[in-house]
Amino acid sequence: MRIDVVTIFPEYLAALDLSLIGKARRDGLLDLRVRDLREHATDRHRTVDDTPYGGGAGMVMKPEPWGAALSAVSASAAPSGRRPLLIVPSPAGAVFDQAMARELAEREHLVFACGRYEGIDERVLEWAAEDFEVRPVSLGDYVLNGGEVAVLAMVEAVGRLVPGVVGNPESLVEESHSDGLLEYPVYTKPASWQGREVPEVLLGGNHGKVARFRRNEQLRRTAARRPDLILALDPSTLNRHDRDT
Ligand SMILES: N#Cc1c(-c2ccc3ccn(Cc4ccncc4)c3c2)n[nH]c1N
Repeated sequence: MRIDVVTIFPEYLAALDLSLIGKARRDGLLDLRVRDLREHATDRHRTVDDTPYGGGAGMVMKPEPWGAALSAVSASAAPSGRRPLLIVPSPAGAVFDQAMARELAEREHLVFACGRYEGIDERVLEWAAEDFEVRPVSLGDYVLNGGEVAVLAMVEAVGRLVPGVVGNPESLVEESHSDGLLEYPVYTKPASWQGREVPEVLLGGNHGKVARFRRNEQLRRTAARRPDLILALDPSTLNRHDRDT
């Protein structure tokens, strides 16, 4: 998978050199390219923003540098196949979730446009639709100062689903949101800590009982913390485990 990120703060994305995503880049599983928008500004001061038409507070990102930056991405993209998917982080976007992460992990080429200030001139998104599939995406219903934090989260959530990035793909199966429920609690040694014991069932080695305990914990936690997920569940999910063991 190729990923391009365009930003005025390239150093913000340095965290993507670390850990699993960093290793995936070094192993050639992820071709991640971070581009500085200011390198595509044409004036001496490398200006990327200006005052908003119609007035109002703050500044808006100018269209010209974005046009030049995205044209450079498009020109270097693989000529064949689907148009790259241009993700534009925005408080006005569709909310990112695990289902979208799974969808994006299937794509060959993702491009992320990190806005700042009050956002990117809207004509950029309209113009980009010629060469990209354009999708405004929100990390959640709260306000950030720019798109970089959202891109860090999305690249990690998507990148870890790319085959080979996570050592043991089994670990992707039973995590939160993989089956619509929150994950079960986890424990490790010592069996007793601060007078608190690991649930006895986990020490016994009966795999069927362990599986039922974990399923019940998933349902209990989800009902307590995210009742909205329970309402959205496929009914078969609620009964699935009872049949399996
Ligand atoms: N994804 C995502 C986001 C953002 C976000 C993303 C890109 C930009 C670019 C500029 N801003 C600042 C701003 C602009 C307009 N209204 C409010 C704040 C951004 C915020 N905020 N909250 C999220 N969940």
